[in-house]
Amino acid sequence: MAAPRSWALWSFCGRGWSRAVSGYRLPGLRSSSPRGPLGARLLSQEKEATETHFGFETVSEEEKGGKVYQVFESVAKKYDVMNDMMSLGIHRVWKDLLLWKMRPFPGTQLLDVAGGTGDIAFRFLNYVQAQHQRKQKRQLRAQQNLSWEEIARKYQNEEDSLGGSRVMVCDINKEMLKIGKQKAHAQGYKAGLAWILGDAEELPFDDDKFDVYTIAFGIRNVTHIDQALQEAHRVLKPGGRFLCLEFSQVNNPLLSRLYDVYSFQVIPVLGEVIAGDWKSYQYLVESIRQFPSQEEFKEMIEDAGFQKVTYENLTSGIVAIHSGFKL
Ligand SMILES: COc1cc(O)cc(C/C=C(\C)CC/C=C(\C)CC/C=C(\C)CC/C=C(\C)CC/C=C(\C)CC/C=C(\C)CC/C=C(\C)CC/C=C(\C)CC/C=C(\C)CCC=C(C)C)c1O
Ligand SMILES: C[S@@+](CC[C@H](N)C(=O)[O-])C[C@H]1O[C@@H](n2cnc3c(N)ncnc32)[C@H](O)[C@@H]1O
Repeated sequence: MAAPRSWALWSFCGRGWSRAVSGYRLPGLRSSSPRGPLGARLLSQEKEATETHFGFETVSEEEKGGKVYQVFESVAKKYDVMNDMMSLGIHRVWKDLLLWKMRPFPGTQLLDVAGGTGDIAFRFLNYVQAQHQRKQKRQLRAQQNLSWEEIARKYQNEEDSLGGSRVMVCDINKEMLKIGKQKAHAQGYKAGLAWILGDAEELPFDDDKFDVYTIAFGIRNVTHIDQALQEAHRVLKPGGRFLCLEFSQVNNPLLSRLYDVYSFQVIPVLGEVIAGDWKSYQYLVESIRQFPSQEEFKEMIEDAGFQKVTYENLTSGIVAIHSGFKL
């Protein structure tokens, strides 16, 4: 069950100002018109709460979405090559680990929000296909009397090769989706894959639809993170799982210093040299610093109604995977 509105407001107040500027909507304040000293204070909080950050810049909540859109519109064509260059391929390992944590089975219905160019979706399809093939092989071994034609038919049916699993990639940015679709076409992904333009804060799906919701390197860019988490909770089936892969706080002081130098001195330079885009990569490193810590984000996931919330640090906390269940 998602937290009731008044409770959401209460938990917001308890978190203090650093959170107030980080893009929280105040539903309880918006609809009322408070009067008196308390009302004046609430109104001033409401005014301030409409400000948020875009990297280290303070912008209005209305502006942020457009600025984030421009960033990903600008980087879309070079997105994949930049990730390999910046991380020397380490982002691939993090994404593989997300899949291993998910352990999908044939039949799993996945929603990958902020799915961009399809990295999580393609890994999911590979994983369930391999799982299903192993299962089929076991079944075929048990049914020794099948003809070769029957065996070939079982392997050739593309839809069947996923055992009914499907992944829906949802992203707000047309350009990122366009690159994703081109990659899917070039690499032969077709069955069990759909692309939809949509906002994490207002998902275009009915309640209780998916077994798993993933968001990889996406939630940091969303204006109202609490709203996106509530939407994740809404579209998951009871028993469904939320998994988020995101940059987090480095827990090793020496690595943290190196990482800071690398982030601020190297990444924007790589952005300029490879993608001709310093600003988008400056936004990337600044937005990483603005994102809540592992523990703070865990609390936010719990506030959205998820249970059994845990996280795992990868590469000393450069990134973390948060997990929660809708029970
Ligand atoms: C606009 O928004 C976005 C755009 C995007 O393209 C992507 C995203 C979302 C992000 C991803 C999907 C993941 C992308 C990955 C990263 C942002 C990088 C994450 C960083 C790492 C895995 C490495 C972390 C680095 C350290 C822990 C510090 C260690 C660094 C060094 C030893 C090198 C430091 C060297 C200097 C400061 C001297 C200057 C060096 C040069 C000019 C040469 C440039 C060097 C390299 C390219 C090599 C960098 C080395 C590594 C990656 C090795 C890392 C080693 C370890 C993990 C210990 C998005 O939102
Ligand atoms: C860094 S990319 C991550 C792409 C992919 N998940 C990956 O791991 O490579 C961030 C993505 O979040 C998307 N995004 C930003 N704000 C969004 C929102 N409100 N709703 C849905 N997608 C959003 C961007 O368009 C972009 O494709």
